[in-house]
Amino acid sequence: MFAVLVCFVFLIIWSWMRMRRPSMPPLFPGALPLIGNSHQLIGDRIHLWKFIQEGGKYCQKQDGVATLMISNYPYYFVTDPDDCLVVSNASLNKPYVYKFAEKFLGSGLITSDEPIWKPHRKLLNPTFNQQIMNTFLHEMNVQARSLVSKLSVEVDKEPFDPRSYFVDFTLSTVSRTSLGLNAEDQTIISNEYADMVEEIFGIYCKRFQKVWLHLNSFYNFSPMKWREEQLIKSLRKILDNVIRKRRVELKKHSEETYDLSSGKFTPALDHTLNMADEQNAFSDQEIREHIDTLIAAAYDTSSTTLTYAMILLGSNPHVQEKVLKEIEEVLQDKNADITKDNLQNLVYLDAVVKETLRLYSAIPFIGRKVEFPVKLKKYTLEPGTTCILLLQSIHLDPKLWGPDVNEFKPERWLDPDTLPKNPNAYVPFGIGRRYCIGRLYTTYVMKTALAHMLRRFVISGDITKVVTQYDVVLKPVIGHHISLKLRT
Ligand code: HEM
Repeated sequence: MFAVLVCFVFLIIWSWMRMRRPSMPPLFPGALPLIGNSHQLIGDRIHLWKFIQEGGKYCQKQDGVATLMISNYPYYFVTDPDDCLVVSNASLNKPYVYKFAEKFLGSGLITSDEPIWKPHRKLLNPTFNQQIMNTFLHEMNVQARSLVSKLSVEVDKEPFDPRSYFVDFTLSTVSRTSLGLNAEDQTIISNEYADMVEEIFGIYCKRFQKVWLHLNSFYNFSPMKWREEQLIKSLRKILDNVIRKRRVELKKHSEETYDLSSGKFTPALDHTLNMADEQNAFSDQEIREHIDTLIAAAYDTSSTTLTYAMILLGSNPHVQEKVLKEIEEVLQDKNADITKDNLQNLVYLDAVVKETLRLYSAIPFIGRKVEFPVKLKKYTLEPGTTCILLLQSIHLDPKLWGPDVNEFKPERWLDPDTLPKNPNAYVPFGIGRRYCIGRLYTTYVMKTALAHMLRRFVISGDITKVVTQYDVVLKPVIGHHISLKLRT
């Protein structure tokens, strides 16, 4: 008994000293021997987000780097933008927590390691270039018109939560442009698919918060694992059918040609299938994992950002009127489709989207696996650890953005003198070489949808009532967020 007690005391002292090594960045307050800060993660997803935000503020006070201990394992939190760039390019691989999603997303771009990621990213990059986006624009207009028509039932009603409308809109747009589903089939990737993806990400968040479940030996016997497998099975069934059907169709018809005026385009899935056939570039499983990744990464982030943008516009009538004035000047014809030139000329609308993403970054932080010593301005990160780059905290740093950092001010984007000089101060699409492949796609989708909605509706909302929670994507808690009136 005495020997056990001595061992325990020794373990506590060892753990206490390990957490306070002088070479380590400052430790988050509240860390306890053996468990570190793990206990502070427990709670709902609103709590988790508040905790991470507090972590970001603490980190900023400590010259941009701090340590959070999960048990005896260090997580470095980084908010210094230059240090974030160094880490993200020095450590291209993702930490073990991303591997929670490995069974679902596998070799998709988000979860894969460098040997697979590098050649696959190179192959997929052209699928998201400007020329391809221009061919999608006709379809984006079609889907945005359908969104406006669906939203019309909410006119003059009580405030409502618009997110499900935006989920439906982004899924339809992605189904058409990425999968090539026709109008009858586009509901295959429906809200049911989205609900399953949301549930599965919920499982990954819960697993992150309950640190004993980080170990496969505990997780594999939990009901969460059983549910994850059920969901993956159902999701696979949906996408395998889509891919099989598209393969057959592709064999029947030769590839569509790009044609801006008629709205003809080649969906991302066709590009991938063609590369698989012609260059043997992807296996069937890899194709599914890439498409699953693209859908999951696209719809949740874009629909959530649209939700925030609408609430922010509803809370700032002067901004809303200014955007509308710009839309009317640029488009002139009230019913015209939005063209690629229009998108370029809608600079204030662009500023609204940028400012929304600054204040509400859909992906508020990203992770990297530290595999060898990474030298930052003040510290060297130890290999065998995880680094969290707090993108949202960079956007809310008054040292970079000034005293009005928390205000929604699209005007700041119109004058370069009112923006931070550091190019890494604005990174909603990630930082370094693994930045978001869908950046241009989502900008096209969101600007097109907002322009259509603003032409038709007057929006009211109150951003001060919005509570946010971390669900891999930073989401507003379900509630009644905006109301609509028809524009006369
Ligand atoms: C508002 C919308 C979006 C935001 C805020 C966003 C944000 C991000 C961020 C921060 C990353 C970096 C992740 C990391 O380094 O761990 C990322 C990566 C990625 N995003 Fe997005 N994204 C958005 C929309 C989209 C869309 C529409 C697509 C697909 C069409 C997409 C596909 C991807 C993919 C595949 C990656 C992994 C890239 C790689 O590692 O090579 N995203 N995104």
